[in-house]
Amino acid sequence: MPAGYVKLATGEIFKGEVVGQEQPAVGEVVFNTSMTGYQEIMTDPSYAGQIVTFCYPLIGNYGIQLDDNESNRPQVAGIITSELCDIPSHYGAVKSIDQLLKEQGLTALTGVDTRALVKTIRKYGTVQGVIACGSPDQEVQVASPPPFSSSYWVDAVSTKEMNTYPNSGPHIVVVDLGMKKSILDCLLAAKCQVTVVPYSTTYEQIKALHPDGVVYSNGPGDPVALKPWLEHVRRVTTAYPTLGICLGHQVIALAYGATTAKLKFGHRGGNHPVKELSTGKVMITPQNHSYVVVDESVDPQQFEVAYRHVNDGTVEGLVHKELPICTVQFHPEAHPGPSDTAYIFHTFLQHIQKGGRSAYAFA
Ligand SMILES: NC(=O)CC[C@H](N)C(=O)O
Repeated sequence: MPAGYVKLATGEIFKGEVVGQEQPAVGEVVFNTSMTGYQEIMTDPSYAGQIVTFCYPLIGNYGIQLDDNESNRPQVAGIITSELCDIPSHYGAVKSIDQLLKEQGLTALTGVDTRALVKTIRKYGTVQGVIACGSPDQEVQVASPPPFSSSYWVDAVSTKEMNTYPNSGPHIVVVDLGMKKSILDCLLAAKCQVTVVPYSTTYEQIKALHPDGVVYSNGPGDPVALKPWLEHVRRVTTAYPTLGICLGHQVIALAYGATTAKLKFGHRGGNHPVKELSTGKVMITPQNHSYVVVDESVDPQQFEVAYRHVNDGTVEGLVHKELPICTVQFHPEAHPGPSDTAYIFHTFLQHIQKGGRSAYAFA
């Protein structure tokens, strides 16, 4: 394996060996603390434009599985590991992570002191970085990716056409901002008929589909990138019972006048504790986000903060006081991570089936 390194925009260099393709990779360097689920993480479109550092020291030991993709290809800009297993041992493994990297033209850096790298990110905050082969003294020329505040990222991962999934239950339109396949799986498992639409679908186009409810999905980048569509988000959520997940939650908050801010190093992992304020219950949730809805910007006349992160108190979900809108910053669809909050889907659907208008049915 050729020697390589990752160089952060703040100047720190961490050495390792390059695996996969040997072209430089550029992206925002983030870290994920999950102990399993590397395949789901790599294929989650929310990670577009990001280089993921895995905190768990051994990655790849159960290989790549047939059914664990969250989209049709890896979406990360690159990965960084302490150790990368190239001979997986699992009955369901169809290939090694090494093969996947090569097939998909992805760059990874392994043999890295990931503890030191993660401590650096925690200290200075998330920054851009470059993975490259050779010595860090040689200059590498790589084009800077578009900023996360541009709609480039959602545009790159959202479906280009409408897709329908017939079923016997209520009709749910999912606005695909970078949808994880598990969101679709959860809705289909609950017997919903699902129509997945591009992020740029207008209110009128959604209305023409006669949905019983609407889901705004997870996705990459900064939610402000979707500013041109907020008017449609506002009209859709005023008209239909709505569930917003992660980027979907942030975009709905923006559509109602709240603001978002970037966390120093985000929440990415499989064990983030979240308190449901109506019951005092704490659930362990999978998370993967940089941005949060700013507490003080939430209009208390319209929304109630329904969930909070136990570690840092940040907003983890909103319930509208009159309209049937519920939003969550965490991932009820799990994959990877615990499914403690899978009930969010059931509550949403029960609410639709009851035909209720009051948001308090969600709480
Ligand atoms: N998983 C997501 O939907 C992430 C939302 C957004 N891109 C963020 O980083 O905060």
